Parts: sequence; structure tokens; C-alpha cells
Amino acid sequence: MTSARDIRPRQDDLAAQAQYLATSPSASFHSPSSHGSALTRTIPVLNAKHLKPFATQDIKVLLLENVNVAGREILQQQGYQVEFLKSSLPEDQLIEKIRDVHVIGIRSKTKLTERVLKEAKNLIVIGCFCIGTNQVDLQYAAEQGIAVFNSPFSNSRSVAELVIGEIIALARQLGDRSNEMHNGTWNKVSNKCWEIRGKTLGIIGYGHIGAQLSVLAEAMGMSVIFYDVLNLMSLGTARQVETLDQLMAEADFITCHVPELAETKGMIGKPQFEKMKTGSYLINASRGTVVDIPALIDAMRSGRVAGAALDVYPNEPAGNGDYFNNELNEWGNDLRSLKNLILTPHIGGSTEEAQSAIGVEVAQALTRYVNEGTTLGAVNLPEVTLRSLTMDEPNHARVIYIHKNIPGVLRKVNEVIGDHNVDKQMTDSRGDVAYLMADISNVSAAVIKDLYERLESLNSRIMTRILY
Ligand SMILES: NC(=O)C1=CN([C@@H]2O[C@H](COP(=O)(O)OP(=O)(O)OC[C@H]3O[C@@H](n4cnc5c(N)ncnc54)[C@H](O)[C@@H]3O)[C@@H](O)[C@H]2O)C=CC1
Ligand SMILES: O=C(O)C(=O)COP(=O)(O)O
Repeated sequence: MTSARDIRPRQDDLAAQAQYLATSPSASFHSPSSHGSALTRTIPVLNAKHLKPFATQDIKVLLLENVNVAGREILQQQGYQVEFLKSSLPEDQLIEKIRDVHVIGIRSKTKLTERVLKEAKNLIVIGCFCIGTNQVDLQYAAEQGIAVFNSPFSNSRSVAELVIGEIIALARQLGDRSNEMHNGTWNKVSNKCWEIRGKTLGIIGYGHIGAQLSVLAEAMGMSVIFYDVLNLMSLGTARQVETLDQLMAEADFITCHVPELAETKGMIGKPQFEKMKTGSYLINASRGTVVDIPALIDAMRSGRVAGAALDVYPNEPAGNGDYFNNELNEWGNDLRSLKNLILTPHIGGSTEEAQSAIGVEVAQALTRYVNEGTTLGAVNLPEVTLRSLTMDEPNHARVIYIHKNIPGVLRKVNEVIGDHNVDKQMTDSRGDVAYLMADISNVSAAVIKDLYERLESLNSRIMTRILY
């Protein structure tokens, strides 16, 4: 018998694939993308022993920014083709690479803008191997049926521990003393060096990181106040304050843990520095745009801010190497000249523990999405799942129909799938985009082809995938 692999049509030739499906009893259908190619699986269809959605070796994955080996291995074990790069890519190179892949894994540097995603003709899913998702155009991705996953809290503890270390380092001017000793100078001083016990920590953004930090800081004898746009339950004896100004005026140490949003850009600028106590400290390990750097430089030069720690910057490089020597960071030399300023290269979440936990979490989410269509944990699509198909359910197909959330769609979809035995079905919407999942039994290759074509022809369609 000719194997399916031998007669597989070109991936970008849907017509050939339809023909192939019609003529080959061992063919199957996985169509990942409305805006690009369809895939054919290469294992016999309707055989419970091979109850996989498609030939996993057809799935191409691009991992950028040194995604942890734990995540890479999970994806490789699925049989996917995994390409791994240590750094991010400039936009033109990214566009070249993304054209071909079904899955992309990134961290905080790679910008997946509308311009880039427009070229991603085969892409079905993006994995952000980090917390932040501000680097991805989430809305545009959703409108193309591209799911986005992240790891919402696997590095929170690492960031919180870094900040605790920085609070003590700033209070004791550790960076300066260490630099002096490296330069051969013994400079034993206690002037303006403090214990942190009894001081007030002001946390801006009391989410996963802020709340974790709150507990650690109290354990070291600090009083904690926080400001957040939501009313949140305080941990320990922490106290929520009503305004940012109030926090700026009361705290000895201020630390930012908000996401990058339109409202948080430049949130700490000249007016906020003017509210701070003289001799207080500022830490930013959130996003570089949250703090206005020239305003920070002025506040440090004037003595209002006695020390600061920056882990994030408005323009961060794609990979390791030269940083401040470029025109994008015209304040680089000013920063480097300031005393008691700790500068770190976005390492808040960079611990072995965090990176391997993130690797596992995101790779598993990607695998579940690719193989089963489950969107649990997606940040831009409704969360939809059905229990996995089992070996006891041969001849089943899972229909995934991502569509525009407009009136009358479900009636039309149910007209298509209602001709068959629908075992279970779930649908949900998020804004303009809806996601439908249905498991259908007693299907043949011809039925799958028919279902696919009819769903694809509906004007509500964003993406159809049929997995089995
Ligand atoms: N330096 C690093 O390596 C890392 C940086 N991050 C950054 O830290 C940010 C925070 O992380 P999580 O605590 O996990 O996020 P989270 O989503 O759990 O918490 C963010 C909090 O900020 C609040 N918030 C949003 N807008 C606000 C505003 N305008 N004013 C005051 N509060 C506001 C939210 O209500 C929420 O409680 C991430 O979005 C990411 O950008 C995260 C991990 C590592
Ligand atoms: O998790 C986040 O949002 C971070 O900022 C960490 O980013 P990274 O994975 O170190 O590029």
C-alpha cells in the first residue's frame, strides 16, 4: 500500500489536498489556518491506535530568545520540528522565519506586531515563555484565529526575591561599595545607610509579583502600602491606598509591578517624583516605559531619590552584547554616571527555577492547543475545552471553528455538523471572536472533507481545524 506520506500534496495546495482526501482512505485533515496552508497527516486515519490529530512531525515550531530546555524537550518529544535560536530577531528576519511556522515561542523582546503577524500565514499559536504579553498584538492575533498563551506566575517569586535584594542593596549602597572595592578603594561609611526594618514599602500594582513581595517585605519588618486600580484583599497587615500620589508621598521605597498598558506608560514621571520623600528609593522591574528615565535622572541628581534599581528599559536589545552605546538610549551615559543606581539587564525572571517552570507550562499549553485545540489559559481567545478523545472513541473527529462573533453563526454551523453524530460541543466568545469545539463520531475521510469545506465557506469563518 502506498503510504500517505508518499502521496502527500504540497502543503500550500488546498485543492490538491481536497483531491487527495477524496481519493485516499488513509488521508486525514488538519487545516490550521484560514490565511494559509492546510496540513495533511501521514498516519492512517480512523485507527484508534493512532488517535493523534495529524502527523505531529509536520508541525514547525520556532523558538526564540533562549527558551528553556525543559520546554524545548516537551515540544521535541511531540515529534514537532523545532528550530531554536538564542536571541530575538530583527523584524525583517522575523518576517522571513515566521512565514513558515505553525507555532512560535518568544519571551519579552520579540515584537509580534500586526505587520509581522500578517506574514505568518501558517501560524496557529504563539507561546510567550514569560508573564508579559504586551509584545504581542493580542487583538490582531485573535482576529486571525491565532491563540496566545503565557505563563502567568511562574517567575513571580524570582522577581519578588530580586526586588527584596535590591531594597537592601540600595539601603546599604552595596553597588557603590562593591564598585569602589573593585577599583581598590576602601570607603567605610555609615552616612545615609539604613536598615530596612520599620521602613515603608510602596508597591504599585498588587498582582502576582506585588502580593508576593508584600509578604516577603513584612517578614523583614517593613510596613507595606500598595496602590492598584482594583480593590484587592491586603495580605498580612499591608494597606491599600487610594491614590498613586498618596503612595508616592508615604513610602520610603517604591517599587513598580504593573503591566505595560496605555495607562501605565510614563506613570512615574516628574510630577510623581516631586511627590516622593527626599531620600527615598525607586525600583522598576516591570516594563521600561513605566518610568520616565530623564525624570528619574533629574530626581536622583537633585537628591530627592537617594537610589534606584532598573531592570527594564524602554529600548531593550534583541540579544546580549553592547547596550548603552546607541542613539536610542541618549540617557545611557547619564544613568551610568549616577551613584547608588543598580542597573540589571532584565533578569527579574531569569532564574533556573522560573525558566524551567515556564518552559514546561507554556510548552504543555502549546501542545494541548496544537493537538487538541484546548484554549484553557489563552490570553486572547475564549477558554474552551472538551475532554480528550480516548482510544475507546475511534472514528471521532474534533471540529474547531474559530469565527466572527456575529448573529446567526451557530445556526449555520449546526446545520453543517448537525448532519452527523455530535457527541459533545462547547462554544464561547470573547469580544469579536468566538471559538467552537465539537466532537463528532463515525466520521470518514469524506465526511471530514465535507465538514471542512462547508465550514470554510461560511462568511463568519476565521479558521477551521479538524483534528483526529
Ligand atoms: N523584570 C522581569 O523580568 C519581569 C517583569 N514582569 C512585569 O511585571 C508585570 C507585573 O507582573 P504580575 O504581578 O505577574 O502581573 P499581574 O497582572 O498579576 O499584576 C499587575 C497588577 O497591576 C495592576 N494594575 C494594572 N494597571 C494599573 C494601573 N494603571 N495602576 C495601578 N495598578 C495597575 C493590576 O490590577 C494588577 O493587580 C508584568 O506585566 C510584566 O510586565 C513580569 C515578570 C518578570
Ligand atoms: O515574564 C516577563 O514578563 C518578563 O519580563 C521576563 O521576560 P524574559 O522572559 O526574561 O524576557
